[in-house]
Amino acid sequence: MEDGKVRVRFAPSPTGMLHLGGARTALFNYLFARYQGGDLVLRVDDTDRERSTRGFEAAQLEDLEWLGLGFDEGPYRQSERGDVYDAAVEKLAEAGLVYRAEDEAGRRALYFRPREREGSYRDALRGEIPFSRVEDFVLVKSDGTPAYNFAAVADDAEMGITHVLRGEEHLSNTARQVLLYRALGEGEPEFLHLGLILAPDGAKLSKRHGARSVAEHRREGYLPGAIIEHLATLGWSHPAGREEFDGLEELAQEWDPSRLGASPAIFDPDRLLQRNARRIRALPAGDLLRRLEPFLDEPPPEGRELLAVEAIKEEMRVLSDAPRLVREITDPVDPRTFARELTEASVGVYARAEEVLEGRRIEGWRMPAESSGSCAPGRRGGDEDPRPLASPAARADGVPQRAADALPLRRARGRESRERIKRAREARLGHERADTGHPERAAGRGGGERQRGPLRLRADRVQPHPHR
Ligand SMILES: Nc1ncnc2c1ncn2[C@@H]1O[C@H](COP(=O)(O)OP(=O)(O)OP(=O)(O)O)[C@@H](O)[C@H]1O
Repeated sequence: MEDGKVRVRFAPSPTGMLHLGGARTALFNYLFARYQGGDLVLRVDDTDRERSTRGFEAAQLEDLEWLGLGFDEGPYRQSERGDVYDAAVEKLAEAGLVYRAEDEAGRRALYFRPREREGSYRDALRGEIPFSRVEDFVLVKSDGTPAYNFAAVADDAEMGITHVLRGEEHLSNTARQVLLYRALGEGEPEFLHLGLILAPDGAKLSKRHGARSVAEHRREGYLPGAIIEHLATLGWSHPAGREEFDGLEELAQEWDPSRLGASPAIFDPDRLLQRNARRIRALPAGDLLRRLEPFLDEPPPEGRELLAVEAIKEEMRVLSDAPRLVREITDPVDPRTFARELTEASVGVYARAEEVLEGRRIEGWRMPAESSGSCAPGRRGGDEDPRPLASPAARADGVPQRAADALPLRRARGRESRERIKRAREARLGHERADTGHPERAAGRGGGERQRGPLRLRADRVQPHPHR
């Protein structure tokens, strides 16, 4: 232990999965250590023999690692530090401050009798906290395990912890703990009791109350960066109001403990979801594809993986949305879907789609040339001659031959309709020319046309062309 070096610890109990409240405490300890150029120690507070398991411990460590919250020392386990507690009991016994008595269940336990029963301690976020009427309390339980307050103090003192950052539910424990520090002749660390993170219903996020775990978020396809960024904003604020950071590294550069707050913060799952969606959208397609691999039940279309990722990225909020979205763009297109989405204003767009998709195969939808002589590709007119929509001719299976046939719209027939389509197309093409400044591309005559707007996704949804 280096003299004068800041040392903080994160001390979870392995009695359940790591949830976002615990993770936020781990994050702030991590950031505090980074800010001070100090060390973060990980200590597993597993004195509760009945509820602690190695499985929960391993899962919590895995989640911390996934979040990128590395530690400098540990993990230490309280269950393996009996010598430290024995030495502390001895010291208190020499001072005449311990005695054996029956606990509430009638079993023999070791008690601490504090020298003083009132006083105060300083909390860096809350100022001086007075306490009074502290009663004798258990140091070592009847089964030989150290009680929480005693183990925490003996460990923090032995580990040279200089700052204790933890949730404010520990405020009442801290009064007992400072009496122990004083009785042991140890200097007290500086305390920072962080405001709690509450569920939307106002209850403390806690393992006992079934808070959603970090692992569940991971399985659902949240990005660790989104969780870190979100947790950072709960109980801390950036001087310039920033709420988005490139990653833990950038956050650590910007973080400063003077902006920590003592008020509770409500965890809003929707905001986390939005953040996640935004970060997914910002990922380069290759990176996103790699992250999606564990979530996909079948690979995206071969050779078009990145295209597929680009096509679904906008609609993805969590990575586990991917299989459904990939299916949506690769499954055969049901023309009824087109029909449902089309409105009267789409008539011009539809006519344009017909041109673009001509010659390509869409499963479940025959091109007009195959279904009706009236719209043979050979008859395709130029820009000035959009074809009228074909007459409604339902197939035997009830699926209309053309999506437009299912339109709940006035049929686009007759001169008036043709004129309307023509005007709509001209307006759109003119708009496109103005946009691109490239008449050929704008008119859709360029080689591998890439359509914009609503058509783009449709064109992507087409099965790969056999001649490509
Ligand atoms: N909702 C929360 N808000 C802020 N900090 C929290 C929250 N829940 C836990 N912490 C902090 O995280 C650290 C680890 O907590 P711990 O492992 O005891 O989780 P817990 O959910 O409080 O457990 P339990 O449900 O058993 O009470 C402690 O410092 C604790 O103060």
